[in-house]
Amino acid sequence: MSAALQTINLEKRFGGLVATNKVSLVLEHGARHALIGPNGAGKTTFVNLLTGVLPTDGGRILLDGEDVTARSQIQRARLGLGRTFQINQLFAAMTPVESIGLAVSERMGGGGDIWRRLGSRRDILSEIAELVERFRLTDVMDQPTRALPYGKQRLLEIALALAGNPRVLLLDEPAAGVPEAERGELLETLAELPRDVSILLIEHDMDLVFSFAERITVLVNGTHFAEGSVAEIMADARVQEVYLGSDEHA
Ligand SMILES: Nc1ncnc2c1ncn2[C@@H]1O[C@H](COP(=O)(O)OP(=O)(O)OP(=O)(O)O)[C@@H](O)[C@H]1O
Repeated sequence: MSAALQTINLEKRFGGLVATNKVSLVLEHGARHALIGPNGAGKTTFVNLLTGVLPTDGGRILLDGEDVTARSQIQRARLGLGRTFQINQLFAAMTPVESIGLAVSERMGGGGDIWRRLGSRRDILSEIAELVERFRLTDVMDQPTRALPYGKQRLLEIALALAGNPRVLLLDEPAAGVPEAERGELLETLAELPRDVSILLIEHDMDLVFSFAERITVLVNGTHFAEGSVAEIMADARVQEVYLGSDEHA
């Protein structure tokens, strides 16, 4: 069986700087896989290559065995590659129910016809209700997003990504900026994400990485530096030297 997502010798250069240096990575089906590395290691660039925000300079990207290297962002999303986005202005004035309703409707090709569809489709309504509950948004579901605690906004971002029914989900720093008091809820929610979604987590917060991930890949200077189980990576002296042992947990 093909991997859920695979890169083969992926490359990206910015002028003379090699930001992604022939990176090969396999994301297995149902994976809980984290990508870590010090500042400037190339994590964001790698995600941008995966999602099609940036064109590659070499190598290939396979989604469930299908070569998507030349596909657009939208095509990759349609083929099942989901990602989290920062909440933008469009969603700031909307409530979680409205945003999730829009995302579910978009996936079903509803577009602007959303509310008529919703009113007549019990299955859509129950999907929205399930997402609201799963992402612990029930108590704030009718408030404008901009008024929500930051942790709830981050939960909403993940709910919106999941509403697209992805096969692979890229979680880009879901805990960034979330206050300590709201982190527990975020961790619990992430732990309960459905197993039929394969997940690659890019994260600076080591507590989250170690609690969520079952496999970890370490990038250093754009290069695939180490990979293994959480225990293997924690015990890897080379990793500790370049990364975990330093003061910089980023
Ligand atoms: N658009 C760009 N133009 C030129 N250089 C870039 C560009 N984007 C990233 N870089 C460089 O590529 C390298 C990798 O950057 P990238 O942002 O991917 O790393 P990162 O691991 O995500 O870092 P951080 O943890 O700080 O977010 C860095 O040296 C960065 O300065």
